Amino acid sequence: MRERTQRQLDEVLAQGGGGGTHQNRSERDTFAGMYAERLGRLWAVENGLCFGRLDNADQTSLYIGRIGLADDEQRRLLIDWRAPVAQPFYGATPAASMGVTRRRHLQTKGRKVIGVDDDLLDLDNLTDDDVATLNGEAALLASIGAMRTGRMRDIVATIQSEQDRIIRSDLGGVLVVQGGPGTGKTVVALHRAAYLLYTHRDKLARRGVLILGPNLTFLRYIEQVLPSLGETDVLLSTVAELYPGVTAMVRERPEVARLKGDARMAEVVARAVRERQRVPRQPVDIRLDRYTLRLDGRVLEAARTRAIRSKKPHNEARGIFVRHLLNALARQAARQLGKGMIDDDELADIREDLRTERPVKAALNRLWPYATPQQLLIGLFTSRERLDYAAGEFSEAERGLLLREPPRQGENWWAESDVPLLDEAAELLGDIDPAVLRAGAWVAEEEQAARRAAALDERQHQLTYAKEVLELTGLSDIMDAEKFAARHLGDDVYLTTAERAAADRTWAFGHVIVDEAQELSAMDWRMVMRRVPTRSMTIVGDLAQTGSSAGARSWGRVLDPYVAGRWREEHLSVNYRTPAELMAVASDVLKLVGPDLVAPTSVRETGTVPWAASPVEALADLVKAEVVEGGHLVVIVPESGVGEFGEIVTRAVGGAVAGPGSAALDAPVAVLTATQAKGLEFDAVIVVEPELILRESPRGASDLYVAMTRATQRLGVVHSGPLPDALVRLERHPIT
Ligand SMILES: Nc1ncnc2c1ncn2[C@@H]1O[C@H](COP(=O)(O)OP(=O)(O)OP(=O)(O)O)[C@@H](O)[C@H]1O
Repeated sequence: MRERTQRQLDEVLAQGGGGGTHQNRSERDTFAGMYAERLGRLWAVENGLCFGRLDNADQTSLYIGRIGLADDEQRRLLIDWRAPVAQPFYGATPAASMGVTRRRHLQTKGRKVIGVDDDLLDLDNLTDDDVATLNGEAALLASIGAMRTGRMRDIVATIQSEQDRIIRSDLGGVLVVQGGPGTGKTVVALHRAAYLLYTHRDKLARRGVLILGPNLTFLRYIEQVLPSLGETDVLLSTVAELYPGVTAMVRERPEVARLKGDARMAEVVARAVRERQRVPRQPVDIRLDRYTLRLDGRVLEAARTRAIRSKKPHNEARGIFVRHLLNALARQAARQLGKGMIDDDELADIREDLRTERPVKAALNRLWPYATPQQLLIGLFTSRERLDYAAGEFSEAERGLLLREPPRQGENWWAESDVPLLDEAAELLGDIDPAVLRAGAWVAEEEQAARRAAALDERQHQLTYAKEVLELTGLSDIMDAEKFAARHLGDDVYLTTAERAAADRTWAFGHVIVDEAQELSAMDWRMVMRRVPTRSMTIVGDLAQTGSSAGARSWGRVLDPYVAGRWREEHLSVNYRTPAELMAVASDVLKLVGPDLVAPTSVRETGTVPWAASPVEALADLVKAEVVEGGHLVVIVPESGVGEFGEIVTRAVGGAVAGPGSAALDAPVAVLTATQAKGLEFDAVIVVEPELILRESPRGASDLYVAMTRATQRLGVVHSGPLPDALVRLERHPIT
């Protein structure tokens, strides 16, 4: 297949450089891009291409792999893991064998089989031990016991049946996956994205799938998994990045973040918009060369009411407001010019003349100004009067928390909690056409509308054409018409679905997956829900790990406002990451989060016991000792200790990295806070001053629980301050 695709690519490329018509050229580029994409996909599956075999009761066998392959006679050689016939590989058990007598896991290195592991599912030939097992236990344990690379890997070869049920769950509706640390929520969510795109390609490829994660380090940690699953129609993003054109960088106090994430902020933003639509009661005089026109309170109020009743967003309702006032002004002008009865055409002429008069434009701009979301929020948060008007329901102290200094030249002013507010504002304000902004004149509104309609027509035309080409060439299974058309329209620039979606605030995704979903605030959820009008979503998280002060305490509270009673919940209960010895200590910490919470069951023991050491002066030596043991190490520190401990560690070990980012993932040692380490995992973890982590934030217990559950092999605690009661089980480290 690689050779064939390469040949096709070569042939297309050989058709020459800049010759031919524009249409020919862009078609050639489109095909070249498509073949290159397919070729890339074929090369990406090299490792572990085939990882399983199913022997069926009817004596047939199927090989399961990363992609499907057929020979020239269309005989199936390899079944894609996502195909329905591959499902028994993950779902069959001795009790429900699905017609399978044996499931074989193949471990390979390059093209060579280096290990085989069988599950016998034929009840008549089984021992008791066989019946109780995990799916491919040996392969699973080999996989989860392996050293970590700092990047997440795919698990197609060892997906467990409780995970498989979630991955293959129906596309429609909201699915919540609640599970403790290390239960595979993130990997399951990623495999679900790949599965859904494979199974519902027709519905999803055009709209794409959005995966939201907690922070950029986390996204880099998982980004390699998706290409290996063969998926390019997926946009990975954080909430902070979801509003195009804004990068939220400002760190703010938890109490401010909590307030801005509060559902009441929706009304505050709505009132801030209404504040811009207030009109004066006193008459407004407009002095022109020959006469003065007057807009009295009644006319202004009538124009405002009409604009608001239209239910259009602020910037779009402006047209109605303006038209009403211009009509009133035109009639007045006619009177002043001594014209008695005039017909509609004459009135229109006067109106158009007035529209271009500078004093008229200035007055209309003052009365109903265009506003961008940025202007609206800066205006709101920097003015006590505006806050009093818009956030009247808030207490004095709360309004005080929202008040800020205006941005200085070039300053990045936005915090993560502003992003959903910008989105909310954008929704209520609507678009200002960029051309209108550029021209600085509002006369062009009708013209703009005409231009938009023409662009839409052109798009439709291209789409029909694209469909025909794809059908004729038999390529409609690997490329969808919308994409093909986009390549055409964009001339030389080809944007993937994900890229187009990223640039468009109003993009509606086919499916949205939210990871670490417990961290999202009520305002975040409003923004996310706007991105998926069909409410086809997968929400994964662990309420016990909620670190954000605006985050979730119950899934019902989060979802009922949107899909009351119409969401389903699945649980994951087996921890594939943290060994039992470490989980025993972590579950004591979990009791601090909630006395009734139950930690997931670890799938393996390693025999290494977690330890405690003091004083913190020993940190450098302990880090060095851990580095000798090998693997990736992370030192998890309190927020207030980032500088101090970061320096100690980076000085002790060459190549150590303090702070988040992809460098932290690749370094042998990284220093992170619990928030930054959320969702990640490392071979070894050292937690510094746990008591401080506990006390530092209102959700300190959750943060410590997160810190204690990041290690796949070894865990230690270093402290000078008191050791929290929950950690008394720890053994003292021999060097202290
Ligand atoms: N079926 C499996 N086969 C092999 N490895 C698995 C399997 N399921 C999970 N794992 C591994 O277990 C580890 C934990 O998975 P993951 O990070 O998805 O858990 P999580 O539930 O998202 O954890 P957290 O809540 O702590 O972020 C990963 O290394 C993952 O590859």
